[in-house]
Amino acid sequence: MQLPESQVAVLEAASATEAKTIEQMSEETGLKPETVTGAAFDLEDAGLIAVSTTETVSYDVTDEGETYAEAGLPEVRLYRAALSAGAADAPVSMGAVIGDADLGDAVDIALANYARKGYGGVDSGEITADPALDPGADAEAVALESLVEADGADADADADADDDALDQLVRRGLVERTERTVRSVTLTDEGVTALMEGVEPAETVDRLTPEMLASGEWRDVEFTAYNVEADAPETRGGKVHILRQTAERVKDTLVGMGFREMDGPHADSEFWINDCLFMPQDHPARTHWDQFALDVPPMEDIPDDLLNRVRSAHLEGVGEDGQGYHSPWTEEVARGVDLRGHTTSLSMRYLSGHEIGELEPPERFFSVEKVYRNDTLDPTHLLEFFQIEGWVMADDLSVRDLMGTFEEFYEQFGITDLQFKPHYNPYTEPSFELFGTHPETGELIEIGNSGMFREEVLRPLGVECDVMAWGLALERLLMLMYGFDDIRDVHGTLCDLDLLRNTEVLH
Ligand SMILES: N[C@@H](Cc1ccccc1)C(=O)O
Repeated sequence: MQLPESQVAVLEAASATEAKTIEQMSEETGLKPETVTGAAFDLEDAGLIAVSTTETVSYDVTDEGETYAEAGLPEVRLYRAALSAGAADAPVSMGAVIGDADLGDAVDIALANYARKGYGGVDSGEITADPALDPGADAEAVALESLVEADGADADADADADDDALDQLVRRGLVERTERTVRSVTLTDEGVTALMEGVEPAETVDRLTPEMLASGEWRDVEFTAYNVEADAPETRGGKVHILRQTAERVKDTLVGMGFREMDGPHADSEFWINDCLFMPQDHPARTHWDQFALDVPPMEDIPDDLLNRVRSAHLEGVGEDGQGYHSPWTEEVARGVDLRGHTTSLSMRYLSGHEIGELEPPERFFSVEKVYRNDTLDPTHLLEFFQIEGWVMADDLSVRDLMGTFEEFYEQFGITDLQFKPHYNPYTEPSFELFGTHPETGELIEIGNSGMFREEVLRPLGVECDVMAWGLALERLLMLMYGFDDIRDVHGTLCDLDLLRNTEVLH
């Protein structure tokens, strides 16, 4: 029987009694693994060998993991230090314990895992320790140690470790998990017979060379057939992140609806973020997002006349029978700088004429930009997210215009079941929250907040007509479009790369 050279080599190296991996075969034949794989599939098609597949998982300790394997996990060190400081009996001061544990820059890591594992608690600078735990039996430390010991020696040792502990180690970046598909080949009875009857290399040519073309030899040779089903090494190019792609699509959509883009500082004064929005300086709403305050000099660049009009709106209200808040308002607070908790700061800048001069109705503006809030992390909240801000300035706008705009916008993304719920914002009246249905769970998800700006906001800015406005969450839009149920899968450092790689982008 005549076969291409690589197939002859693979057939001869294969055994009827012992399954050999592609890697082994590659070593024995001196052929590249992908050549062996290709030949093996052809031989399998011809019934001469059998190919079997097994999935293997292996774990490798990262550099950070090695460091902790040697010095101990930060939280375990903290626990030992807390125990010896007497924290099992009564709360003791954090400062000393952290010093004793010699945590270097791993303090945050130590604290987060300390609480997670129930070693104890930390409250107003004091630490407690649960005396019932054994620092020597920390499941993650044990798993890490056994991986370090097994390193290179015996891959099966991985299988002994506690699965949850391994998952945690992977999450923490202390261990890397690699899944591989291993193929092995065995000779079939037909293969054995063929070998006994004798196989020899067919004189086929697997590539066309310039020389063959020049000499005309290509006319006479027989080419090896391509196996288009053979596995090829997987290559993954970089691509634009799905969140970014969706942001671009949102921008295109809004531009298509006649909007222009706004742009402005991430760190902005309370004035633009809150005061212009008629948020009283002593109102809880002011801190309801727990904005990140920055320790930087006060913002100078605020127009005096605008500052005075906003102050007076707060103190006296606007119009004939206007009512102010009758609560303190100081320039010092107004000039303080925060990371913006919403991009409505940009809307204020543009509506006031501060950015591109005074505007005449009708006007439409938007931004798709990052905002920052000191929220508690959970499946729908992060410390930062992208807000789709927008507003329309025109005479005689109604709530119907607002809803119609949302319907038109979300329809472009396949979302047609919007629901509106009356809401309260200090700066809009009426106000509405928007909801959509999660495609997988059927749950109603809040996707945005909106309303018609109040007179107390518009008059000081010098706007005489109506303005309807909104802030929508880009990540929530993504959740509805793609069915993601955890925002951390698509945003931030914990994002699930496989999920991102395998998500087909919708257009
Ligand atoms: N600033 C609001 C959104 C909003 C913008 C403009 C008008 C009304 C609401 C938020 O972040 O939730």
